[in-house]
Amino acid sequence: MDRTAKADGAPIMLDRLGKTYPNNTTAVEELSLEIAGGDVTVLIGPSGCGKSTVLRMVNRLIEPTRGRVLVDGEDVTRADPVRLRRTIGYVIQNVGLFPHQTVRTNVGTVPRMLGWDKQRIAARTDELLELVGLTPKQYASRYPHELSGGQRQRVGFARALAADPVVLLMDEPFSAVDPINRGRLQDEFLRLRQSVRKTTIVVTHDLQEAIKLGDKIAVLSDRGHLEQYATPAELLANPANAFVEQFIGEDRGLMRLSVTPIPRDRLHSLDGAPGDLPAVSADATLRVAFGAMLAAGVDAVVVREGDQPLGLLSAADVRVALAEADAVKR
Ligand SMILES: Nc1ncnc2c1ncn2[C@@H]1O[C@H](COP(=O)(O)OP(=O)(O)OP(=O)(O)O)[C@@H](O)[C@H]1O
Repeated sequence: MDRTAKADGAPIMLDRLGKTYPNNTTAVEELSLEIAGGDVTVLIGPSGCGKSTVLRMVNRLIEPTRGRVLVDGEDVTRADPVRLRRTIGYVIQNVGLFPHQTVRTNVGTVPRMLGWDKQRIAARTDELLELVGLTPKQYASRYPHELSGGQRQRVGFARALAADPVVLLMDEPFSAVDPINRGRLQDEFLRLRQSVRKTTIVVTHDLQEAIKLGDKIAVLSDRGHLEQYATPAELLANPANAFVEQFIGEDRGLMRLSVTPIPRDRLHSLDGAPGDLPAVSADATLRVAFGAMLAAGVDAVVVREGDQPLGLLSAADVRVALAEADAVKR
C-alpha cells in the first residue's frame, strides 16, 4: 500500500492559546483557530506578531502559557512532547539538516527513533526521495553541502514526511532560497499535496506565497490577534478591516486575478476571431489569461479544454469576472 496516499490529515483546534515569555513579553494574547483536516492554513502578519510562537506551541517546542491545542481532538499540551514531535513534521528555514549525515540518514531520522527495521527505513527513504524529485541513486549518499539550497529544502520535506506525521508545520520554509527556486519549490509543494494531504500550518511573511499555498489564511496583528481568517479569494475580495486592507496593500486587484478562475459560462464565440490569438487552459486563472494577453499585446485569448477550443475571453470579460466574483462573496 502507498503509505503517502492517505486520506485527509487530522483537524487542529487552537483554543484560546496564549504565550507570555519569562521576560514578560506577551507574544500571543489569546488565539482561537479551527483548521480542517487536510487543509493548508497560512499564518501571516507583521514581524514580531507571534506567528512562530503559535507554530511552535503546536508541537510544544514552546510550552503555551494559556489555552489548549487539540490535534484530532487530543489535547497536545498533555501529550508526551517527544512522542508528539515524532507525529508532527516540522520544516524550517535553512532546513536544519544534520551536516555530517548523508541524505539517506537525514531522511531516516524519525523512523530510526521509532525503531523501524533497516529494510523498511530504506524503502521509505527511497519512496520519499522519489516523491520530492531526488533520484535516490544519485542523491541518497550525498551530504547536505553537496546539494543546492532548493535540493536541501526538498530533503527537509522528505525528512518531515518520513514517519507519516499527522500534521506538518512549516516555518518560512522557502525564504532562504532565491525567488526562482522559491517559485519552483512552491509548485512542488502544491504537486506533492495531490498525494500527501497532511493538515499543514505554514508561517510566512510573503503574501504571494500565502495566496498561492493556503486553503485558508489567518492574518495576525500584534500579540497574535486574529484580524481575519478566510480563503485567499475572500481575503482579497473583502478585507475585514483597515488593518487587513493595509496589510494586503495596493496589489490587491492584481492578486485577485490569481485566485479567480476563468468564467467558462461567459466565453464568446470564436467566429471571426483572429487565428493567431494566444490560448490558455480553461483550468487556468484570470491572471494566466490576462498575462497571456499582455505578453502577446492583444486583448483576448482563446480558452481551451485539452485540444478543444471552448471560446474567447476578452480583457473586458476579465474585469467583469472580477466584479462578479466580488459580488458573489458579499
Ligand atoms: N524566547 C523568547 N523570549 C522572549 N520574547 C520572545 C522570545 N521569542 C520571541 N519573543 C518575542 O515574542 C514576540 C513574537 O515573536 P515571534 O517570533 O513569534 O514573531 P513572528 O511573528 O514569528 O516574527 P518574525 O516574522 O519576525 O519571525 C516578539 O516580540 C519577540 O520578540
